[in-house]
Amino acid sequence: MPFYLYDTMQRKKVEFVPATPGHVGIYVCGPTVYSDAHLGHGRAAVVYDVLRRWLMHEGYRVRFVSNVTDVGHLTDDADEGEDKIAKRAKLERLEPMEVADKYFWRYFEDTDALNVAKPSITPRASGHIIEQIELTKELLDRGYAYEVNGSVYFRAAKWPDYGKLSGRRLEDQQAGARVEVRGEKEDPRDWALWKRAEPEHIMRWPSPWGEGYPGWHIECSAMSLKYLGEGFDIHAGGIDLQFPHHECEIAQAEAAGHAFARYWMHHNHVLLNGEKMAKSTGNFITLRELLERHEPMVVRLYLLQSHYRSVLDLTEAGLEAAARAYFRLLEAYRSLRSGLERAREGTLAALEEAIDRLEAAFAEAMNDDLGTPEALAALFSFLPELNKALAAAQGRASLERALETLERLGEGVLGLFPARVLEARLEGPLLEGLIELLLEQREAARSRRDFPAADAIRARLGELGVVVEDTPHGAKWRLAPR
Ligand SMILES: Nc1ncnc2c1ncn2[C@@H]1O[C@H](COP(=O)(O)OP(=O)(O)OP(=O)(O)O)[C@@H](O)[C@H]1O
Ligand SMILES: [Zn+2]
Repeated sequence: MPFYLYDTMQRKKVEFVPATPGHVGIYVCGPTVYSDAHLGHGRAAVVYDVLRRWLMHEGYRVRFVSNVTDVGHLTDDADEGEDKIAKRAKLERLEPMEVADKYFWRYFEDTDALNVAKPSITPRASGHIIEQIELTKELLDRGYAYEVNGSVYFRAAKWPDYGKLSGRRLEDQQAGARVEVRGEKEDPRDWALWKRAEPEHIMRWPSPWGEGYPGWHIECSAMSLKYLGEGFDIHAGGIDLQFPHHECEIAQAEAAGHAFARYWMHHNHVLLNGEKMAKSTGNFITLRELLERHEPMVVRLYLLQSHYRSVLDLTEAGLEAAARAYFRLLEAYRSLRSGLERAREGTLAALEEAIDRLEAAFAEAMNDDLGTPEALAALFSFLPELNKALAAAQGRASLERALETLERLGEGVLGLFPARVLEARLEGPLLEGLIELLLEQREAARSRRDFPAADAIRARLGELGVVVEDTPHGAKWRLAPR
């Protein structure tokens, strides 16, 4: 079944056809690691994780590249201001690279909690200075860039296609362009490919133009081309990155003679109190704060219940509804796993039909520009038929097929049932509590002199690997060596 996605460049849904049959290359603009990730970053991570999983489900081999910006992202997008990471480093009294590493690992802890698979490659801007210098040189050679006082700028007016992704024309941008502080650009719309490092600037590298550091946009052109090659398949990121970041990425790659991304995907914003959730404005809630109050899979389900191209206004009521929905799903999955054994052999026609309907509706939804809300709706509509079969304890073969389908779609594609979710609930405190409860029951049996019952409990626990010992202070238990 063909996969359709909304391509920002063509401004419509189009059939996705990979450059190389059977393979897909995806590049996603990742976080600038100077503070903890918020729910907006969580949405980006989960949405493209599901894109990747769906394409894998459809039989593609996917190379998923998502960068981490650890240098060059200035507080002011117009090439002025401090480096976001260096600014934070002063605040936390750390080396800039300590800040970057700290929030790099914390980002992956948070996305791990959301069951987001690690990228195939996670390039860091500071690890690709040479590639960024090379691309800058190519642009200088072709006359698309110029050097002033140790900084190199892209000559925006020379690239006629600038604005083709976002639909903004250069003339419109001129009105909005800021007055240059340093005033060394030929045109205020030009942007930095390389910046001269002032004496106090810590993150600096040697270059043909003196000591400096790369501009923010150039890292993504250089790293996506390096790992995915010319004319790679999908480039993705938040809608805020369309302009100027992605326009600049395209101009830098294409002006240097490299075919760039063939499809552009942009997810819409998570809002808080009606405004974009953003670190720089302080209007955000971190994933860490959110995950203290809500289970990670509830947050994941909540994110997938809205389509990635619509805004998502965070509400507590929405999260609570997602929690109720999630536990309905999880409970169906759990009872299916444990109820299979009890079911009589054979198939159930009604359940088989319900599975066929689920498969068809799920695929149709996902192939229509990653319709996760509809795909989830298909899963939920499947539950009544499943629960009926479980209650009747019939049709084991059909129930096995139901389990395989639920695991493949619910966990494999949507990532909602990682093994640890059930383990966390069924192990640890619950199991220890149950052992204690059994020892109390054994004590009660002994005190009414029902020794066969007491011995039976001890023997059953022994079979399960729990050794019961009677001591002067009562019964104790320990784990038997396996
Ligand atoms: N509120 C949001 N909703 C959805 N995606 C977001 C949101 N904020 C950021 N993103 C996306 O997360 C990725 C990383 O962005 P970045 O690290 O620049 O975060 P940011 O919070 O926008 O930073 P800042 O607030 O300083 O602008 C980008 O793809 C960006 O589009
Ligand atoms: Zn980028």
